Amino acid sequence: MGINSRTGKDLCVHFTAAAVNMATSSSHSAVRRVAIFGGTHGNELSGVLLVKHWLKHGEEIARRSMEVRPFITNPKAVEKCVRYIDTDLNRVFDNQSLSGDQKGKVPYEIEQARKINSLFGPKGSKNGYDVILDLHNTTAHMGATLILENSRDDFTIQMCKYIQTSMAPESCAVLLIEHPGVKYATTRSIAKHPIGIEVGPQPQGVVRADILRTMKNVVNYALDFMQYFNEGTEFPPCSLEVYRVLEKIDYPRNESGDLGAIIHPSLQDQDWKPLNPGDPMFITMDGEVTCYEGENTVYPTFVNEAAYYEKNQAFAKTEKVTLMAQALRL
Ligand SMILES: CC(=O)N[C@@H](CC(=O)O)C(=O)O
Ligand SMILES: [Zn+2]
Repeated sequence: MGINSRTGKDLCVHFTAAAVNMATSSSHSAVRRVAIFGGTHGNELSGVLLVKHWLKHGEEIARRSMEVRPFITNPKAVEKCVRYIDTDLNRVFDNQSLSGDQKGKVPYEIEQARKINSLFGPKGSKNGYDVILDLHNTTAHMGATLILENSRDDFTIQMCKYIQTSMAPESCAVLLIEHPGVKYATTRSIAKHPIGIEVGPQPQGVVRADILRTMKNVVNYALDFMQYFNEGTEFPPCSLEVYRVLEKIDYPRNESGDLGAIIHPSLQDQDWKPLNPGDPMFITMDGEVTCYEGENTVYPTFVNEAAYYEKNQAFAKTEKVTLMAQALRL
């Protein structure tokens, strides 16, 4: 069964406070320090290879007006080609983990998070890096994706718009993870303007040239944007269509927590495509289908991401939302 009409419409439109007076422009200070993080997850190899390459060939990412620093954030996980050693580095940049009052043996990633926070933060202070681009790969069919944490940050919205426009006709989706129930304390969150760069599909422990090239292009467009901004280029007011996370959906599971069903073939690889009421989501080994019973069309993403089986997430539901940013200049 399943209607599968693939005719989703936008659920609603949110405007940030910045949209109230589009005539004014916001003035920001120059971007001085930018970090490019790779290996936050040691088995996501496009970012690992690019950052290792740029550590030797810094000239490829150098821009006149700012410092650009490539950095491997989880070297032990990179060495073992695993997501993490003790705990997920991209979940432990909360104030409690960073503050250092944890008793007993400290997990490797917590130690590492504190080190990273002192080098590129501290989180929430004015001494933190201006921008951190954190490179990730997904096993899901998401293409190039920018992950945005704050819907009111005009600078980052303008940067996403610039990257999206430059990437065309290749698509570049923007995922907003601001939702209080779903938000997590990312490595990049210690910067004033954090951006995740997520590119897939790429299996864990594998590097694909097409995916690596896409990631490299996104990074270069991000750096170009910051260089133009520092040179005084004015960016006009803009709107940005984003997919805002609503909730995580787990696989059906049996009493012992094992998988009771898997992603249905008609949802597999359909990231960002509308999922309408009645559309299939899961199928059991006996062929029994579970359909989506919500009232509104949603847009699934991270569909069948390998790293999320342990996080009880089969995919994330998102809605389409339009953000607005004021004109931007130095
Ligand atoms: C597949 C993967 O690792 N995704 C990232 C997304 C992000 O950086 O926000 C994570 O779960 O940390
Ligand atoms: Zn990752």
